[in-house]
Amino acid sequence: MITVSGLTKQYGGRTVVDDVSFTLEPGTVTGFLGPNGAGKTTTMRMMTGLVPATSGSATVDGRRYADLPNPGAVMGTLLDAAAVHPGRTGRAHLRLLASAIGVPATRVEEVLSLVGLADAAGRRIGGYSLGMRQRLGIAGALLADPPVLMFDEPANGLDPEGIRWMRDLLRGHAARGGTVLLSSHLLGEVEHTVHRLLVIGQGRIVADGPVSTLLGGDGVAVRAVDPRALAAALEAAGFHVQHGDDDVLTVTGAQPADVGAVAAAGGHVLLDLRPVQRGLEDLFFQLTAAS
Ligand SMILES: Nc1ncnc2c1ncn2[C@@H]1O[C@H](COP(=O)(O)OP(=O)(O)OP(=O)(O)O)[C@@H](O)[C@H]1O
Repeated sequence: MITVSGLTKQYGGRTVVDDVSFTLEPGTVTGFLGPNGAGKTTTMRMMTGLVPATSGSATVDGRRYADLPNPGAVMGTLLDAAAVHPGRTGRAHLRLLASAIGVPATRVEEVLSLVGLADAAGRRIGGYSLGMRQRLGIAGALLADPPVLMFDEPANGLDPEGIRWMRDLLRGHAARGGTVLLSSHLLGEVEHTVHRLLVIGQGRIVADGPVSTLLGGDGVAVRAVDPRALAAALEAAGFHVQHGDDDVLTVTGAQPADVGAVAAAGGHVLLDLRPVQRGLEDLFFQLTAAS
């Protein structure tokens, strides 16, 4: 388990990460969300000891990352996909990494296939696209098949197919009992990948919870063949009904089953019935504006 406790970073008297605490559980993909400059990268760098914390701590199974005998075998990280030698081939880069963490060269070929770079493995990294560099970085993180994956903005440069591939990879890792933390400032990219959201704004955690809870709205949206008659029946049953565009009725404080029951009792024909979902963007701006 990853435990982050009171992590704080100051640069020249300015606090850019402010008392950040959370735990990461096995079997879960956690999305670390926040706008540019919110402190995601700095937090992740402190977790691996790349940046010293001003105060607070981060541990992996009770030990600091830097104190682990073979950190790469415990936590695979993607923190700076650009930090590779452009003159090396993808395969040479991964072989160097593999030997540093005690992984056999045969595993290099496995991860190259896994990330879809088998055909490009003999080419120099300098000629790779941004998305290919991301895939190479992900390959490096996967080399030792570590239980924990921590990826900073992994979707950068990936096309829609690449984003779907990464989603399957990370969900699959968690389904096998792995722990995943990925950061993003693009909410749509992670909405369907993560189980849990950790939202950061101006260095502080502003929300932490299951996606369904944080995005769950208040009420039900319903469309009916005769919206006026249904609205009257719902109001008679004590519900507050708002009339929206396209004859959509929003019933605050209700569950779909409540509205279904009123509709059935009155013989109203429904065209659509669903819980109101708060957009991730709405949630995000509301939370970070308040921080
Ligand atoms: N070495 C540094 N010296 C001074 N300030 C820094 C340094 N590194 C980061 N910062 C500042 O810390 C703040 C948080 O930066 P950080 O890169 O952690 O944000 P982020 O959430 O990862 O943003 P992005 O989505 O743009 O990657 C920013 O205001 C940044 O300017």
